[in-house]
Amino acid sequence: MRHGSIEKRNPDPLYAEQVRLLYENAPLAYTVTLINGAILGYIQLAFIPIAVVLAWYGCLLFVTAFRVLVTWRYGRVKRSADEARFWNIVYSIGAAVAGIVWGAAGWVLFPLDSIAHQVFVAFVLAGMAAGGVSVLAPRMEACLAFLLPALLPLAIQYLTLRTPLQTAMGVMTLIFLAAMSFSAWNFHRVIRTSLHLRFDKQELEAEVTRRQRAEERLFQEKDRLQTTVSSIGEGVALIDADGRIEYINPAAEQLFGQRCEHVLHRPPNEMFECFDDQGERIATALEDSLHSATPQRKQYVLYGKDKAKYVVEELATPLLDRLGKLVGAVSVFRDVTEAQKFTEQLIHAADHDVLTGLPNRNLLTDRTKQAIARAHRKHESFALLFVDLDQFKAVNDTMGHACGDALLIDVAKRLTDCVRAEDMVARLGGDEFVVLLDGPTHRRHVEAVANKILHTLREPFQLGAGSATISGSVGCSLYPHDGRDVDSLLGRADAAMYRAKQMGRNQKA
Ligand SMILES: Nc1nc2c(ncn2[C@@H]2O[C@H](COP(=O)(O)OP(=O)(O)OP(=O)(O)O)[C@@H](O)[C@H]2O)c(=O)[nH]1
Repeated sequence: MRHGSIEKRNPDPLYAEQVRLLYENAPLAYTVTLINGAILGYIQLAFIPIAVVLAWYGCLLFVTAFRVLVTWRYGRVKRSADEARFWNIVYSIGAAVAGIVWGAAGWVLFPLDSIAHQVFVAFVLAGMAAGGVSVLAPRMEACLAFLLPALLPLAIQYLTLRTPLQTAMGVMTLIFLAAMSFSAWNFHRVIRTSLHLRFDKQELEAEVTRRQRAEERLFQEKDRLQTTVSSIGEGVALIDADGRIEYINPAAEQLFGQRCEHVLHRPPNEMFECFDDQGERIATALEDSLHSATPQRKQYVLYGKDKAKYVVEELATPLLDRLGKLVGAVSVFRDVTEAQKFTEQLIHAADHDVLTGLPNRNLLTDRTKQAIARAHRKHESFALLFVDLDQFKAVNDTMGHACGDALLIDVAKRLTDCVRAEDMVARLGGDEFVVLLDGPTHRRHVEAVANKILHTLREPFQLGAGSATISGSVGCSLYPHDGRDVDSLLGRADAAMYRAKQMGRNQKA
């Protein structure tokens, strides 16, 4: 039963509470003691000398005063449970001495020549014993310390008188003493049980309060977490140990174009179709993280409900419980479409001309190197055509820089239209362009392309309200005939272009 376990677990509070009850009942007991003692003494004056009565009552007063002092002190000091034993011993000593004084009444206030007064003494002592049981029952030692010395002398007194009535009275006093002791024990057990119940209740209430507070804290934390997760810009998704979605936050709803309630308990790959750079369908990092029980980071493409293409970066972490068991995984998704575009733009800008969008010298150099390597490997050729506009400055000067820009953009388009997809048109700067004719190339073919270029450049350019007509000079170089590296090939093409200019422009060399 719980009571025993509580006493074993935490005995001192129970003991201290029993002692506290003793002291709590004490003022009433002292008052009754003094009143009953006074009445007894007064009644017995008829047969007992006043000096004896006063001496007895004086003893009673003295003992009671001592007990009042102890009780007062007990009420004043700050008691710890450890000190309960001391206060119990002091109280029990007081009860024992009081019992002795009351027991003495069974001898010194017991008139041999008045049966009625003898019975009165017995009546008062029985009353005091019964009252003592109710007051002292919280501690049995205090109870017996009072009962035994209070009643035994009276019983002995009766038994020594040897008349049938007095012998019967003596025997009955002993029986009364035994009955009182038994009642005291029962009463003591009732008090202990009720104290146990009270402690149980307090402990349960404290436990309930503790749990309520813990629950409250958990709710608050959950609310805070929920609010945080709901309000952050990154998408958050949670899957359980079976790989089924438990939660996605509003940002993830927006990213995937799915409402949380529609994706609940479904595997992520059913909901979000992720593709790698090659357009192959791949698993989310969330699923990989659950399967590998390790954090995973991935970047992939997915298509929203609006069919728009998103580039998503996902960081997934497996979730373990307190025992280290895998219970799911959580992912944070970031829409990096814009960042990706920006990066691509940066990369593009590093290799391309801002005005025309054509590859710049960097990219031309790279592609030419690749062409050299391939042609070298396959014993093939390729060509570079250096194109410079003739008198382009005049367009700027007469029509304005903006028209010059527009013309350059148009030139870029026309040059691109002159060549195959595998060829490359690059702008080196100003009005200088280079065409890389990739793949096996014969001089005949180069000349044909050069003529095509000269022809297309001579077509009038529509620039805003007006138009302009210009021409170009083209210099060609062939790998490996004119050089085996980028610089020599470009240098030869440039020199050839310069020769064409010197020959009167609008021609190839
Ligand atoms: N509109 C415009 N003009 C440019 C740009 N870059 C260079 N230019 C101009 O292009 C002209 C290039 O002139 P040049 O190639 O030196 O000479 P040209 O007038 O073409 O004469 P030749 O080459 O000798 O036939 C210069 O006036 C530059 O200021 C540009 O991005 N936009």
